[in-house]
Amino acid sequence: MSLSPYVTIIRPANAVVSGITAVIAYLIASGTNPLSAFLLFFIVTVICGAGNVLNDYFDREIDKINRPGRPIPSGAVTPGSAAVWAGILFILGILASLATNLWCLAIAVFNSLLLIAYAAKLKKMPLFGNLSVAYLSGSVFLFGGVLVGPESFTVTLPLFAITFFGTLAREILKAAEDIEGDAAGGATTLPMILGVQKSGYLAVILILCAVAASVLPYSRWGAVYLVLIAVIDLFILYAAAKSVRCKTPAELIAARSTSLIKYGMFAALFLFLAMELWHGIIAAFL
Ligand SMILES: CC(C)=CCC/C(C)=C/CC/C(C)=C/CC/C(C)=C/COC[C@H](O)COP(=O)(O)O
Ligand SMILES: CC(C)=CCC/C(C)=C/CC/C(C)=C/CC/C(C)=C/COP(=O)(O)OP(=O)(O)O
Ligand SMILES: [Mg+2]
Repeated sequence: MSLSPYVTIIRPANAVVSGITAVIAYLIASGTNPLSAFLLFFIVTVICGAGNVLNDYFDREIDKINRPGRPIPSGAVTPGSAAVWAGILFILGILASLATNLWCLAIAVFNSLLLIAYAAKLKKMPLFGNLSVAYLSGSVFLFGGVLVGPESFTVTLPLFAITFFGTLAREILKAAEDIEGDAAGGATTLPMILGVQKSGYLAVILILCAVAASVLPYSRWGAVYLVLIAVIDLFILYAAAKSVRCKTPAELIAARSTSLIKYGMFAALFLFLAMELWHGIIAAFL
């Protein structure tokens, strides 16, 4: 038995970035305990991984068309073992959350239930699926913040808003790319109702909301942040704007809007970390 498809099915890069994001949120909320930071990293990586595995389990028919190389459609992992693997990961994540606080435990349980509902039902409903993934991605900032305390977590609220709107825009574009396979799998997604081009316009509007929210951390990090985030905002806007010229899923895939937006999101995440470390260094010298 080869283990590697069981790692691939977790989408390790995506799960580890989620875990690192929780640690960034913890630092921004002024968390200082390395053990708590590691616990956050572990819980978010494992629960995100569980969501990814369960997603592939429920998408096994759709992915024969949309993502034939994934571990289940390629035959590397059986659907039954994927379901068991997802269950083990969810249980591990929730058990580890018992060592945090009640707020974190509540978010971990709620998010796990939402990930199950998303994979089983919400993904096939227009907008609800996209809203769920947008909330889940943003909630990583709330999760890291609330471990420090309910009063410190308000600092991470602007980051929740930026991530929510940015992810919602990208998820709508991803659904527009996947129209063919999703329709074959019986889903009704928002881009099937709106069409590819209108989905592109909606994504641009949502990115503008993310851009507006991205100004909020100026009060914490100052002018250097504002200049650097403006460059990233322009790049993400450019990436989203490329989608409004596309009329078919194939044209949208060729435009690479969703990949470019993802690079921009990672750059924003890196900037948040860099600004917080810089903020910490300045505070230590004053
Ligand atoms: C306008 C502006 C500055 C937007 C930036 C928005 C932002 C900071 C987004 C951060 C998104 C993020 C990395 C959230 C952490 C949780 C996470 C990794 C969620 C799931 O991964 C998303 C990933 O893009 C999925 O990729 P794919 O498998 O290709 O769909
Ligand atoms: C804060 C805590 C405890 C957990 C957060 C868990 C996280 C980070 C969730 C982020 C969103 C995420 C990665 C959800 C997993 C489900 C998933 C893979 C959604 C996207 O799947 P599809 O819509 O099928 O798209 P694909 O085409 O990529 O499969
Ligand atoms: Mg899927």
